[in-house]
Amino acid sequence: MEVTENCSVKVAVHIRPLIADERTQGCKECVTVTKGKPQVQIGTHSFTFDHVYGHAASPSSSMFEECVGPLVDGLFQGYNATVLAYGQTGSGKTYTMGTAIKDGSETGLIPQVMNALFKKIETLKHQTEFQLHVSFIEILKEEVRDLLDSEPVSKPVTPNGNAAKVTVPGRPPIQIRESSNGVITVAGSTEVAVSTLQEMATCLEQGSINRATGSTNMNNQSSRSHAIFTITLEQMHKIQSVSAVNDTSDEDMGEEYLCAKLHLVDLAGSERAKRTGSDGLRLKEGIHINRGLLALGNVISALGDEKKRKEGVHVPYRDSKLTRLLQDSLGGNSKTVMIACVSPADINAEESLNTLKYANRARNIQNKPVVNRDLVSNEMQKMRQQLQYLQAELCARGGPTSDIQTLKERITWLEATNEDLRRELHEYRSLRAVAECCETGAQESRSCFVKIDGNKRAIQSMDLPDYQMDEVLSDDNPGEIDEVAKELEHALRRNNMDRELNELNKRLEQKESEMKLVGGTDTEALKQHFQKKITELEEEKRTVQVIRPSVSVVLYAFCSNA
Ligand SMILES: Nc1ncnc2c1ncn2[C@@H]1O[C@H](COP(=O)(O)OP(=O)(O)OP(=O)(O)O)[C@@H](O)[C@H]1O
Repeated sequence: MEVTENCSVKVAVHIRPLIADERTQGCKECVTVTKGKPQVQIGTHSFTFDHVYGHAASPSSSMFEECVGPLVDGLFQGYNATVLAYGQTGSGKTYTMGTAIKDGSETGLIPQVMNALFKKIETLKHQTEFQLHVSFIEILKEEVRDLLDSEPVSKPVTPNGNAAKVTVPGRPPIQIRESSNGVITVAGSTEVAVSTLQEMATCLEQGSINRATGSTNMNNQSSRSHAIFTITLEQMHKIQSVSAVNDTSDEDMGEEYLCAKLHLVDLAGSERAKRTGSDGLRLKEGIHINRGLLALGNVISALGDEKKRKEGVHVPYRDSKLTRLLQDSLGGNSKTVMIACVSPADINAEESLNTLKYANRARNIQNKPVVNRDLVSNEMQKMRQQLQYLQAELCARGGPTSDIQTLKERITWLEATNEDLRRELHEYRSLRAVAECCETGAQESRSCFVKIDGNKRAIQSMDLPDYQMDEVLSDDNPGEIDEVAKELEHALRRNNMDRELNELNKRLEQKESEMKLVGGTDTEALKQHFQKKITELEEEKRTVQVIRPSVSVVLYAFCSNA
């Protein structure tokens, strides 16, 4: 599985404008942005993030393209992703995410995600088969609820005006499960198969209507739950090998199955009972919301603090349903973008500072996103990579290998020619030795033969230092000179053969070391070695060709004299 290079959690800050209520209260702006830089100041504090939007920073409209678009592209490559909106109540999380979609509004991130997703599917549908599912859940008072449950449910309106969904009796509660390979799944929630943008938008709208909201002093439509809208993209596409020769795809290499999830999370905002004016049910909700956010803060703290991370400190994912569900998104198999929403009003300065501190820490979280293939596709991918590697290796070796082959053939031919010439030369030399000995034997035989053992004579020296031999002759019969010459010739031939045998042995050893060289991978060294060898052989051949005429002349002279 491929692991991406830079996988820290990206953090963007979204600063909303002062809202009517804040203006009425005469609030002043307390958040400033460094021009041209993703830097935010509040009081004496200054923070740098990956992106800053709204207020005097980049326009909010760039947020999708810069922060979320790449995650949508990543989905098609098989990477899980999470977009997480965080901040105090009324800071603009729902507005930013677009979870409260109405009348097809496209200002929020989720509607833009849906548009981008279907646009991309449209361009790829001819080569890839897609399947899309959505689920929409909320965590309300530490309970996971299904916002896409199609069962008819009554929506009781509480005395506080809270429209919350109730769990249908008999239906098993939704559970968070961790599979053997550490993947977090939600069991029992509705997974709606969608094939059009409209169907997906309907799911978002339906779920948003079902989500628990209520009015507080700080937000007249405050989300009372953490909501997670999940898009699951499954794709099956044909893999074709690419020809190394002309870069065209040719061979069908099977299918690849990828499955990736995009979690779009709109958290409930942190709140202070004193400021929200909550009591009763709303107060209880607020306590639960804060508890979940506190657990989230602790997870971010454990993962984002380098010292704690190095110490291998325990990450308290299990302290709340929210952190359990976001386990993969924070420190796990996901590309994650956190959007810290802040109000610029001085009345919210303390909460905004807390949000920025948390967001700043979240930037240190390292995730480990991987391409989510099924086992067979994974195995296929490994084999494809191996094949590509071998093809590249073959291409890279193509030039030198053919060179070496040509060189080897040339060497074999040169060796054979050389061998013939050598043999010819030896024959000439032997004949010349015989001729010389015959002449010397007839005229000054004593200088050539030395008495060794009474009646035996041995050749002590000849004009050919290469050939040492002991040959026996009878001294009593000088008329046997022809016989002696024949024996001498025979002896010389035998000696030649010994010498050639030695030569062959030497050559065999040389071949063995050449074989070792061929077995190695240093083709350049091999090429140099063979070229040197060719030069040597050609030199030897030249020498032999130079000697041959002079030997012929001697032999011819001898034959003529005889
Ligand atoms: N960028 C923005 N531009 C204009 N108005 C905004 C912006 N962001 C938020 N608002 C307005 O601010 C108010 C609060 O926003 P929103 O409901 O999105 O906050 P929230 O963080 O989701 O709150 P809660 O946590 O209570 O649900 C809304 O009236 C919304 O229209």
